[in-house]
Amino acid sequence: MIYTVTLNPAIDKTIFLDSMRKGEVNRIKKVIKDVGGKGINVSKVLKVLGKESIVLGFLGSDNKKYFVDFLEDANINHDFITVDGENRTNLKIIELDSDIHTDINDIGFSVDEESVNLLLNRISSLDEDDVVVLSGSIPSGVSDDIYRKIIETIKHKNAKVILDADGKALIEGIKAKPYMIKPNVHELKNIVDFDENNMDSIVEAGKKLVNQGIEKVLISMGELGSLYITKKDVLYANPLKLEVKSTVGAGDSMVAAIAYGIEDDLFDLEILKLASACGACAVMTEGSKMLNKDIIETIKQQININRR
Ligand SMILES: Nc1ncnc2c1ncn2[C@@H]1O[C@H](COP(=O)(O)OP(=O)(O)O)[C@@H](O)[C@H]1O
Ligand SMILES: O=P(O)(O)OC[C@H]1O[C@](O)(COP(=O)(O)O)[C@@H](O)[C@@H]1O
Repeated sequence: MIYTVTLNPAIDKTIFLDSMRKGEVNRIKKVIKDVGGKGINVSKVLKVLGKESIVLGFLGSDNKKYFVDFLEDANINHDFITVDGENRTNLKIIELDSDIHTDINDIGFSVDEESVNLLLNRISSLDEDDVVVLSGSIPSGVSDDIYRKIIETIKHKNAKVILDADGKALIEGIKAKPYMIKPNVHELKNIVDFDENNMDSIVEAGKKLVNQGIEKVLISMGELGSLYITKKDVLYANPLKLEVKSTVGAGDSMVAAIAYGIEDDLFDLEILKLASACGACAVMTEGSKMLNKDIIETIKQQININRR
């Protein structure tokens, strides 16, 4: 089974305006709202790909129904620990005149120690060979090394953990050597030093992490495509020229494809192709709405992978 863990779910509120004028009243032209948060997005894409998963994590009690109704309508399994407070709303601002996209992510609720222990217990009961996706920010009250603790708890069970985090959560998390990580270039900067304008330097950064014991590193580089680095191979997925509707959820969609590929024992090249197609499909989709499987299949045929 694939488990996704979302410690800090979010409603993604995408607002469209002509341009953002600081210090003035701005009028919104259009708003869309989606159920989001990194792990939840991964489970949404897995559903589209035809794979079952179970969403774990914390869910704030105040607006819990909005999330539960969405997940149940979409037939996505969930088993959250309910905590006091409200699930956050993250603002995604799209300025139509300049096509600038800005994300403002809220802090979210605070979690008590008892709830953290309940979650750790829930995760420690996972079965051998499960695939576990740990992704997104850590709410207040939860220590920065939570991902490290979770990985240490389940690693001996042969569970394969994919970690997609930023800042201290990533720095701490990689100490437990997850099976795979999916940093973007900005996130990678937190853990290795490299020249982001030089592809060879980015490859070397990925290799350094593989040499430290992380088996696979997928580095997403936005409009520049992505690099998949393992002990045996360095693969580069060329980007496609796309109409960018929203980059929200592009990384999560790649992570979903990776989890799918790991569970189905796909070759790395196939995983990277599917991940790139899912990332591209997310970019062509408004907000973090459900993707379309036929579009993913069509895009997959256009993805070009080179060995480096
Ligand atoms: N502007 C873009 N044009 C084409 N493809 C894109 C663009 N932005 C993202 N992608 C695709 O989505 C993938 C993930 O995007 P990225 O922004 O790197 O991830 P994250 O959401 O984690 O920051 C990229 O590797 C690429 O395949
Ligand atoms: O937990 P964080 O790091 O604040 O990120 C949460 C945000 O990330 C998203 O999951 C999108 O992530 P990606 O664009 O990296 O795929 C949004 O749905 C959500 O608002």
